[in-house]
Amino acid sequence: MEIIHKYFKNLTKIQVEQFSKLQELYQDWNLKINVVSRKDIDELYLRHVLHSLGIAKVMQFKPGAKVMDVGTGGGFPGIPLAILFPETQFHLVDSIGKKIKVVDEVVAGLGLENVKTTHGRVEEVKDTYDFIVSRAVAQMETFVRWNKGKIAKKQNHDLKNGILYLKGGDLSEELKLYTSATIYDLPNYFDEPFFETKKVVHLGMKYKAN
Ligand SMILES: C[S@@+](CC[C@H](N)C(=O)[O-])C[C@H]1O[C@@H](n2cnc3c(N)ncnc32)[C@H](O)[C@@H]1O
Repeated sequence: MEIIHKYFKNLTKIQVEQFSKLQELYQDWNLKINVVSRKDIDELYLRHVLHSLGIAKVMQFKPGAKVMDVGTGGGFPGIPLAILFPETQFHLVDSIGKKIKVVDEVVAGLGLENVKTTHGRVEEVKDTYDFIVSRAVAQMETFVRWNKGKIAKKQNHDLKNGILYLKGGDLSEELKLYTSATIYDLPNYFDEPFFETKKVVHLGMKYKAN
């Protein structure tokens, strides 16, 4: 938990309580339904919580903004972001029901009121969002295809509405079609070796009616 304080200094009492509770909630739920690997549970705050919050170093979501987390798994990056931005609406989607069950239990355990969840494939989601966040779900080309028609028309943030994707390694091949993508290196914000090759990719997407 100290690692969250190290990089996010102005947390409210409620946010501190919610972040602190994550360890216990994930430890308990992970015994029943495995959503986080054993090694990662011991380093939950570094590998999952702080990594998810890397998106917050690039983008401060505004109150009232709508954000979808595609392939949220056990709730990453959506749950840490929903704690940090309590006035932003988060929609967490995953095609595996037992993962959404864990997410629902964690959301209830934290008392988060700005999160809704859907058990289903993102291709079936009909709504529109200011931003779509994700980690470890699909190659960019597939991901862009899945999310066409899901970007809101009105721009309310400095960055263009679109995708904020946590990725790692060499992205030159994967992003070669996307010359407008911007890569933000997480070591510019976090000094732990875990972040050495990790990045947030922002890809603005055109509004397109479904
Ligand atoms: C490797 S896990 C990553 C989970 C989480 N984002 C994380 O980083 O911890 C990929 C997740 O994407 C989900 N997924 C894959 N394709 C999907 C789709 N088309 N719609 C919704 N969820 C999908 C899977 O069910 C799985 O839970």
